Amino acid sequence: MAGRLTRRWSPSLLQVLRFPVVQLHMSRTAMRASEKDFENARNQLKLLTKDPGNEVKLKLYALYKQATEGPCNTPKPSMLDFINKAKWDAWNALGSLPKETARQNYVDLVSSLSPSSESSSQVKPAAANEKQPGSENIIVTSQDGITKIMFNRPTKKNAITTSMYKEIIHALKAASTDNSAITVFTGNGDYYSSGNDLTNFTDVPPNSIEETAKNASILLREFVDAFIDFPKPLVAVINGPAVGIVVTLLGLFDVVYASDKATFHTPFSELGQSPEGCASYTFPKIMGPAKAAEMLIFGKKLTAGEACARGLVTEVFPESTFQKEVWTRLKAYAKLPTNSLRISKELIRSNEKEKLHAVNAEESTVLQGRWLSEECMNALMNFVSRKSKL
Ligand SMILES: CCCCCC/C=C/C(=O)SCCNC(=O)CCNC(=O)[C@H](O)C(C)(C)COP(=O)(O)OP(=O)(O)OC[C@H]1O[C@@H](n2cnc3c(N)ncnc32)[C@H](O)[C@@H]1OP(=O)(O)O
Repeated sequence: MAGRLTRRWSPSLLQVLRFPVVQLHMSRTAMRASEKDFENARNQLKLLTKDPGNEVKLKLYALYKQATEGPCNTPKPSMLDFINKAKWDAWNALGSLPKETARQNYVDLVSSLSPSSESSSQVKPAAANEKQPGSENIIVTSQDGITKIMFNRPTKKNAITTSMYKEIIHALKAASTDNSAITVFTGNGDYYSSGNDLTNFTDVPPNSIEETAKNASILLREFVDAFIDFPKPLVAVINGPAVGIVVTLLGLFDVVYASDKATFHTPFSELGQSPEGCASYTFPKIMGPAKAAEMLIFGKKLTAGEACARGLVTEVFPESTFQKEVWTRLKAYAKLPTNSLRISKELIRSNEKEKLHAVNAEESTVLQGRWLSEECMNALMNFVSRKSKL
């Protein structure tokens, strides 16, 4: 189901983005709190023997620039200057990501590339930290009692590909048995996630459409089941706009913190689709049927404040202090007795589990039918031919 539209790097780009990324110049002023980690990460990068690929190198470049210089501040290169354009795009995609977060993300990304760095983790390295082929679109780190699962495809607004669904299922299974107390989802760049990668369905030969829809429905069900069954407190740190399945899943999270620049959008009707992630059950419970219908049927986009007023979000923070406040709080929560956290979650959620699994099964079956509908196919084609955007 991988999209035919996926951009492939040309050989000249491969040559120019030579590894390691040593030609970058560091601004001393940016090195404050994470100076040592950042410096270590730069050194680790030089020691890597395996080329991590251009996509990762672009991410490293962008994070480095953001960490040292802040948001992209140079003129957009021309379309023909495609190497500098790719670098500029990667940097620009980070939007207003704070320097401090960029430094941390840089350190996390380098850490995910280097097996030896996992020993710096303060908890038992989870199986999810073992590098999976192609797993750089999901970065899993464990530190301070927190397993962090980060959508890491900022140039595509963190849209979720088929392989990312599988990696997340794997990461959740590993996190359920690692030594961390809580598990946190967040996004890299300006978006939390734009939801399902719409090109997952656009490269399917006509005679495989039904089989593809069936496989996607099975994968969706398994994916959502992994959230329903997750035994530890599950926290969403919503750093920016959230669309589709990453919004519906929030009903299965225990705590949701949002930046005030986040938005929450479930445009299922517009896409010829229908709700998933158990939202057809959790949303009416959380916000009442009338408010849930406005989101799930009519696709009303909510601000973070509105989502908080409706009970979907726990608390909203100003963007300027969001990362600092949220991570400080989560680090404190992660020091609470682990078994107690788990048992309290079990008490809150266990009565619902059977119902949630049934809802998930039903929603996945209904969606399988929707994906085969003309309404849905037209919507997907409109997106890939850029006739439609939210
Ligand atoms: C196993 C299967 C399970 C399926 C479960 C069912 C799930 C359903 C859903 O999640 S429904 C929600 C689907 N998402 C969308 O409809 C969002 C589509 N994207 C957009 O409308 C816009 O891209 C945007 C509003 C999110 C952002 O707009 P803008 O700021 O103008 O950025 P760009 O559009 O230029 O985006 C940059 C870059 O990212 C690509 N991209 C963004 N979102 C997606 C996506 N969901 N799927 C695929 N690609 C996406 C976009 O095409 C651009 O790529 P390019 O630079 O052109 O190569």
